[in-house]
Amino acid sequence: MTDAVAEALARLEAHRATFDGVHMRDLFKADKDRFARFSLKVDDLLIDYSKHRATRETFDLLADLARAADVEGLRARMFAGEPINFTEHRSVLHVALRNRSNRPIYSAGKDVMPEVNEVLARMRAFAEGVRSGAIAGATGKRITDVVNIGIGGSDLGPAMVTLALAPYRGDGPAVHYVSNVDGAHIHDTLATLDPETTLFLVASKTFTTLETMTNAGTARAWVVDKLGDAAVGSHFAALSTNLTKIAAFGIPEDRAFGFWDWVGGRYSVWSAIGLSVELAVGADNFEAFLAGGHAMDEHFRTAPLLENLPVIQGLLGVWYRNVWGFPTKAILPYDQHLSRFAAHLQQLDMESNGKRVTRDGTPAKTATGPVVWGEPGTNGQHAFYQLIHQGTDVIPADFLIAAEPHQLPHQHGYLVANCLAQTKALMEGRTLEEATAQLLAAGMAPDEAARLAPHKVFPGNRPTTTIAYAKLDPFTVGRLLALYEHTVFVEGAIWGINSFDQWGVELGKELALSLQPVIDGKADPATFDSSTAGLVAHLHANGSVVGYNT
Ligand SMILES: O=P(O)(O)OC[C@H]1O[C@H](O)[C@H](O)[C@@H](O)[C@@H]1O
Repeated sequence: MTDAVAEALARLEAHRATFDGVHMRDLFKADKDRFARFSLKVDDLLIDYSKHRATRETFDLLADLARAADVEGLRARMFAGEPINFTEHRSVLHVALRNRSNRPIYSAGKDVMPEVNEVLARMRAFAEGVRSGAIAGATGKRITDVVNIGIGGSDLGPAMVTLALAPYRGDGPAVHYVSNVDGAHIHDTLATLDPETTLFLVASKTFTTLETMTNAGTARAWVVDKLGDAAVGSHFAALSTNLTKIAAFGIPEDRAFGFWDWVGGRYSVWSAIGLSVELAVGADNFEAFLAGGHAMDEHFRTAPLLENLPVIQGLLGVWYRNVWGFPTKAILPYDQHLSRFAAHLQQLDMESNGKRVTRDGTPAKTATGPVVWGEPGTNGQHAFYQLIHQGTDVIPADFLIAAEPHQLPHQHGYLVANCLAQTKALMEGRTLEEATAQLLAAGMAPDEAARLAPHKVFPGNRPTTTIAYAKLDPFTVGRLLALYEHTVFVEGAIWGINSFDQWGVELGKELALSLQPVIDGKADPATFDSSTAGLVAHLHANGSVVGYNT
């Protein structure tokens, strides 16, 4: 951490003391224009960040922190294609994938846009061909189902976006997602499908990931068993940076859709990895999704710090994580089509900012990425909101809501009312006096009211951001996703970490490889710790398959 960042953080620490005894209720009472002052609108996208423990001075100090950390400098370096993912010597250019302006973007001195556009054009032709029936299965039947086989970024992003855009499917194929190496996942998916009408997308940046290659092998055997070897070419396509391995799998070149090492897995839905989305909703909708991402990129690239949606969001993230010490952050979309949004953001945020050393390799002196979690409202209200309202931890939360639904508009008012009621309640809370007065007004005896009232107290003062948009259309899904990507970028820049590698994931892969011979009964479990050895023995004794993997 540079001295300038440490000083800016120290000023924020000191500033926090000015909130002692100050409740958000007081902030609202003191300033009737608080909403106008602390909300930002870009077209129909509104971010209300008035329900925070923050004043104008807070934001000024946070902007100083952003300047001290040179967030704008790192942002410029990202857009310029510099290798800011320096542990892997890579540019970070998911913004190029959605660069609908086509302004040249360079990586290692080469404009990447011609290649990006070439793959996009091939994706369009393929997706539209499958959707129209012009590209059919080996027996000439129309493709009715697409199975995307991938994991991590090759699954979560496209699965989230396909669900978000479900109302845009039209007569496109049904798209399924298989990720887990647990055979149950592909087994249960295949059980509902007919090989003659099924297209598999093998989605893997590296084309080496154990889960994906295992499931792809199972799918291949299923197709070959029913339709013969020659059918593989008509029932598979591959999405990867590793074109050599695609060829070795037997997938023809015209069904290989490439991307580049400057696309991180968790940012890859904008690349060929998004082909399942494009098959589901058509090329125009997929490109509108890209355009939404691009619109947010342009906003992020050009808006001043305190008028910049991802910057505001990122600064609030740092404020709560570092200065208040809140360990988690909830994502609560009041939008059923965003059911998988939190799951995707979990990878985006936790894989990007779950880092313990800074860019110079020394241990981080501040906390870094929070735990990110969430479920759609109103479901969560009947599950975990109890803890958000009355638990001992404060959990800053983002609420997302559309003005206009796609379906059954008569139910939408309830959704909106619940969303707004929750953020209001979290902000205001309920005092002991209010709780007591309510109970007395309901006719309760004073001693009983006094006994019960403490349980009905809500501290309030719990921070929320509300993100409201006109409708969850492809453009908006693109804007929302890019908003969060850049928020994570801003936080990582302030923490001085590399948000673009993921060495932590490697450990699990290495350990699983070293354990495989033991699980397969080919090596002695005694060389492992007693817990691992004991568990292996128990599973073997209870029917775990020995010697299956040869
Ligand atoms: O796309 P693949 O190469 O198969 O990788 C799939 C996933 O693998 C690992 O878990 C990485 O940490 C993820 O970032 C990546 O998305």
